Amino acid sequence: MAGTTRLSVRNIRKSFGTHEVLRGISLEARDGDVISLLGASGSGKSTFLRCINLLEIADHGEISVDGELIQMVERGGRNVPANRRQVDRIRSELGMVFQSFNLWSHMTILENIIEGPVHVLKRPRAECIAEAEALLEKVGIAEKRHAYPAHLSGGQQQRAAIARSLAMKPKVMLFDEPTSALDPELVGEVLRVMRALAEEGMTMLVVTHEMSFARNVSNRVIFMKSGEIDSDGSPEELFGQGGSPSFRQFIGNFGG
Ligand SMILES: Nc1ncnc2c1ncn2[C@@H]1O[C@H](COP(=O)(O)OP(=O)(O)OP(=O)(O)O)[C@@H](O)[C@H]1O
Repeated sequence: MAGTTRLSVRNIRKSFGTHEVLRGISLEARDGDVISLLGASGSGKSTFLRCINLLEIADHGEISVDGELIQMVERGGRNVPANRRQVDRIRSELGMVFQSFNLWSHMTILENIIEGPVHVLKRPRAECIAEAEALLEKVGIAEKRHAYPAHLSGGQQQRAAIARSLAMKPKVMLFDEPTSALDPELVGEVLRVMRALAEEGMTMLVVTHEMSFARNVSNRVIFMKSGEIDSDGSPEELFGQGGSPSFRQFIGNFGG
């Protein structure tokens, strides 16, 4: 899909001790791209997402969000972000949705959603509430606005977590196995919300084991193996006859 480059990652490397988990990953996401990241457990998918939004700091490589390069410096032999303010700003431009929802349990759903816009972006509270209510409507849980997370099902909590990320008006949404913690009957409601976002043109990078999402919603599929990109292409290519033998074996395990 032609368009502005929203996310550019060049040659990311990351080790934990002597274990090199990411071995030179590069990726470019253009406006509206929906990229599914697949791979066996331990192949480095979560670490890759965490490096993009700076929850982990890559040892090498470059990351740019919407054309802005994240500045790094070397300190004590380690790569560290040069500018804390830039990190905070870039993080707010990258929405992150985790497997485990990560809502604040002591706040209502509405409070969870307005927290970032009011306290981080310093926007007027009334405006943020109006937007939050529209987002709750969009993800189908408007009636839960005054409930606490513990009173919602897993699927509802994940939809609230998506609304919370969207409230920051991110340029790219990163999803880390958003349906893996859900009972099977709740997976569909979260995938429907993600599909609607994709159809609206949100740029998304999605670590998932949901082959139907990878096949039918994403426009690009990346298969990671041992910290490297093994196969990269459109779902038609990869789920057709393309993709490496490792990819074919991987999807075979999922009945793909
Ligand atoms: N903070 C850490 N310290 C040490 N090792 C880590 C750390 N985080 C991840 N690892 C290791 O890095 C490797 C890749 O982990 P990662 O979670 O990125 O894989 P993944 O592909 O997302 O796997 P899964 O599908 O199981 O979530 C694993 O061997 C893991 O044990």
